[in-house]
Amino acid sequence: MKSGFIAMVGRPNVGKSTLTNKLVKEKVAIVSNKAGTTRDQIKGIFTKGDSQYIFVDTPGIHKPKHLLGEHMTDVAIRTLKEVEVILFILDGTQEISTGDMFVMEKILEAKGTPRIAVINKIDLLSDDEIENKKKEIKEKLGEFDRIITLSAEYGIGTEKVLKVLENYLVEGVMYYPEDMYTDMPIYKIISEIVREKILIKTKDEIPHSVAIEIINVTRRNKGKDKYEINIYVERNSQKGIIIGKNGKLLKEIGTEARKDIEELLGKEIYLNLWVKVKEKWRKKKPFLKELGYFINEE
Ligand SMILES: Nc1nc2c(ncn2[C@@H]2O[C@H](COP(=O)(O)OP(=O)(O)OP(=O)(O)O)[C@@H](O)[C@H]2O)c(=O)[nH]1
Repeated sequence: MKSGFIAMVGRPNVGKSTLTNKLVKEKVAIVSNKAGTTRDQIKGIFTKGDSQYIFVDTPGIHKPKHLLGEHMTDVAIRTLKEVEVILFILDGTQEISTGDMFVMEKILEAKGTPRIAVINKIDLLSDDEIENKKKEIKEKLGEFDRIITLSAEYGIGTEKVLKVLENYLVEGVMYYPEDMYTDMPIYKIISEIVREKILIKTKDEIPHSVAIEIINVTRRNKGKDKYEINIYVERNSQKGIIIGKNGKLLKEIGTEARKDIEELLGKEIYLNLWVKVKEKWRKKKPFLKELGYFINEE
């Protein structure tokens, strides 16, 4: 029996969550085209035969601008020290930036942890561009145990990753039951589903200003369970945007989220969404704690 923890790190929006979902073959992490989608450490678990891979999807590492950002970067950095191997994921369509170098600095702080560079989004690159990217990695970031090229979105080259990673698994226990694919509690998955629908349907500053809280669940022996969920935003104008004209957007968000939640739970539910304004919530530690951020803090 072999198992191992694998950190998925990289700048925001490079495709860490997409790759985690592809490797686990289940939707573990929500995905959107907005940077900063993942806020917490999420574990995606994949067990095949006697090998168990535990992918630790982290929030994108970046220089923090607010308390929530600080929490996100801290979570990612702590992860690097606790794993068997680090996958540093890069968006192959972007030039290597100071942001990537900042990530590399953090990887080097986790001395001794093997590291693999992953060039993602090769569906958008020519062969020459891929070769140049490999050179650029060596020049700007330094040496890796190896460089892997793939497209997480289209599943090109993703099976090869499992083969490579098998070499880093260690003999011993299985940490999770075979059929478990995430360690996220069900209420968190439900909140994340609602947040994903909002991220997909809004733009500009809204995505970063949204927090979700399940305020009540009414279980019924007969009839459907009822979920009441608050959507917090930072300003009145944002509330208006999420609700939309005559409540249209909120209704769409609700319908799409409800369908996904019903699929997850295997039963029909009622879903009530409320939009509330909580000024500057990202800077308020007690409120962040209420939402479950910083709970692992010592
Ligand atoms: N063309 C292409 N797009 C991709 C690929 N992988 C991911 N994407 C897109 O890139 C965007 C970001 O993907 P995510 O998986 O959310 O990125 P992330 O690194 O987890 O982002 P954060 O949560 O912000 O840290 C999404 O719009 C994906 O659909 C790929 O292989 N090819």
